Amino acid sequence: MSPSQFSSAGEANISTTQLENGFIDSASLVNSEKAVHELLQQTPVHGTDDHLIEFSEALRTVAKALRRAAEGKASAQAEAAEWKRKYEIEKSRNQLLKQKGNSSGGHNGDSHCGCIESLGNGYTTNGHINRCCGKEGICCEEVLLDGEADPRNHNKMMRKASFKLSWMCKGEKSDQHKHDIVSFEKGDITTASRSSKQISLKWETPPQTVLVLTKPNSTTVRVLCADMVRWLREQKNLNIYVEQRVKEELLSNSCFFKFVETWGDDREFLDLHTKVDLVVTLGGDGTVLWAASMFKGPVPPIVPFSLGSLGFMTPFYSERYQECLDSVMKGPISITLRHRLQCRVIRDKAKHEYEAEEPILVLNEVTIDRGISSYLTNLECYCDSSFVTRVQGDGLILSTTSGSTAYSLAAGGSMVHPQVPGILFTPICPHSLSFRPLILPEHVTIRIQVPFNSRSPAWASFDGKDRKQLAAGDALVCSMAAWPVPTACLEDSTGDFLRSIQDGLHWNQRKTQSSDGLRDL
Ligand SMILES: NC(=O)c1ccc[n+]([C@@H]2O[C@H](COP(=O)([O-])OP(=O)(O)OC[C@H]3O[C@@H](n4cnc5c(N)ncnc54)[C@H](O)[C@@H]3O)[C@@H](O)[C@H]2O)c1
Ligand SMILES: Nc1ncnc2c1ncn2[C@@H]1O[C@H](COP(=O)(O)OP(=O)(O)OP(=O)(O)O)[C@@H](O)[C@H]1O
Repeated sequence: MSPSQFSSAGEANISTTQLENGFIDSASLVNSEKAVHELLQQTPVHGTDDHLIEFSEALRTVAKALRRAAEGKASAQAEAAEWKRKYEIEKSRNQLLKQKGNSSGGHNGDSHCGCIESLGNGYTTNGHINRCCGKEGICCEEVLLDGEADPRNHNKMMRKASFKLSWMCKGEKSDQHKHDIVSFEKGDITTASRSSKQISLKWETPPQTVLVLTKPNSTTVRVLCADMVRWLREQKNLNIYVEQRVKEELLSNSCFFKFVETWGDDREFLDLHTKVDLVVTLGGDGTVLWAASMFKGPVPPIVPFSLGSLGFMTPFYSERYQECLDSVMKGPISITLRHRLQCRVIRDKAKHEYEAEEPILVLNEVTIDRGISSYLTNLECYCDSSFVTRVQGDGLILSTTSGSTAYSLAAGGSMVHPQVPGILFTPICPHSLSFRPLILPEHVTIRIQVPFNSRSPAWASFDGKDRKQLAAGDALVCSMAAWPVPTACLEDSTGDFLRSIQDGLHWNQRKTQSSDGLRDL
C-alpha cells in the first residue's frame, strides 16, 4: 500500500496544510480517525514486509495526532458552549433589569450601569447600591438584583435576604486569607501560618423565604414537615415554598396551608434561586443530593435535617428543629462550601459546539461503568491535555471531596474533608495490580473517552441517577463547577466531618488495648 492509498481513503483525506492551519472541524477529525482505524484493520501487515510495517506505524502516528487534535477541539467546544450559556444568563438577567427599571422608574441610569457592569456590586433591600461585597470575604449579592413584588403587600418589594460570607479566624482579627500564599522574600520560600479556614455566613437582612424539600413516602417526614411549615409561618412569618406533591399532602391535612407556594414547571423553578433565602431538607443524604440537583446555578444555603439512616451530610437533629432554625436565621452560622463537578457529555456524532448536551452538576460523583455489559470497560482518561491512563475494569468514579465518603470510599478511595479542593479519580475493580486511586487538583479538566475500538458502550450516572449511554467515540468532560452547595454546619466543617465518619462509619473504632499485659520496665 502506498501513501496515495491513504489520501484516497475518503474521509481520511486531510491535507497537511489543513492540519497546520487548524482548519478542520472535529467531525472531520473524528471521521478521519475512524477511517484511519478502518484502514489499519484492512492493512495486511503480514510477515516480513518492512515497508508495510513502517507504513502501518506511520498510520498509527497519524491516528494519534488526529485524536489529539479532535480532543483539543472538543474541549474548546465545551468551553465555548459554557461561555455561551453564561452569556445567555447574563443577557436575560440584564433584560429583566432593564424591564424592571423601565416599569418602576426606580433606578436611574447610573445604577443600571453599575449593576450590569459589575454583578458583584451590593444592593441593599431598598434597591440602592450599597457597596461592593467582593472586597471583603466571598461575594454573594448578585441574587439581590432579582426582586419581585410581594403578593401580600403590593407596596413592598420582596427581595432575597442579603448575607455575607467571610473566613473565620481563630483569635486575632487579621485578614489571614490574604496572606495565605507562598511568599518569596530574600530568597527564602515560606508559607504563612494558617488560622482556621472555617467559612461563616452572616445575614445582613433577615431571611424571608424558605424552600422545604422532603424525602417522599415517609410518614415521619410528612408529619414533621406540616409541623415545621406551620411554625415557620406562625412564629417567623416566612414565605414557604414546597414541591407540588408536598403542597397536596399539606392541603389534604388542613386548609391552613393555603399560603404555601409551589412552582409549575422547570422554567419557573429556574427563577426560584432568586427568591429563596434558605433551603431546609428533611430526609437523608439522598434528599441533600436531590436539593442540590434542583439548582443548576447558584444554590441558597441548605439546612439539612437528619431523617435518614446514615446522614453524612445531614448534621441537624429534627427533634430540636425550632432551636436549630432559630439560631440559623439569627446567624452567624458556619457553613461548608461543598464543591460540585460540572459534567458534559460530548457525542461523537455532534458536529458543532452548540450541540453539546446540557451540563449536569453533581455533588457526590459521576460514575462511568460497564452497565449490563459483561466486557471490561475500556476508558481513555486525560487530565487537561495529558494522557493519564486507560481504565480496564468495572469503571471509574470522578468524585468531589463531599462524595469521597460515598461510592468512591466503597471503591477504595480516600476519605477527604469536604473543604479540601480536589477531584478524586477512583477506579472500580480495575483489572490491574497497581491502579491506586488518585486525587487531582481542583483546577483540572478531566476527559474520559470511550475509544472507537471499545467492545461495548459505557454508562455514566450522576449522583447515582440519570444514566446516560456513552457510545464509542463519545466523551465525558468534567471540571469543577462555579456553583458550590453551601450547607449549614451544626458545629463547624471539621467537627461535623469527623463526627460523621466516627458515628456514621465507625471509623477506626477498636477496643482500647488494656494495660494489663504490660511488663515491668
Ligand atoms: N457501593 C456503594 O457504596 C454505592 C453504590 C451506588 C451508589 N452509591 C452512592 O449513593 C449515592 C446516592 O445516594 P442516594 O441516597 O440517592 O441513594 P441510596 O438511597 O441508594 O443511598 C446510598 C447510601 O449512600 C449514602 N451517601 C450518599 N451520599 C453520601 C456522602 N456524600 N457521604 C457518605 N454517604 C453518602 C447514603 O446515606 C446512603 O446510605 C451516590 O451518589 C453514590 O455515592 C454508593
Ligand atoms: N424531594 C424528593 N423528590 C424525589 N425524590 C427524592 C426527594 N428527596 C429524596 N429523594 C430520593 O429519595 C431517596 C431516599 O432519600 P434519602 O437518601 O434522603 O433517604 P434515606 O434513604 O432514608 O436516607 P439514607 O440515605 O441516609 O438511608 C433518594 O434516592 C433520593 O434521591
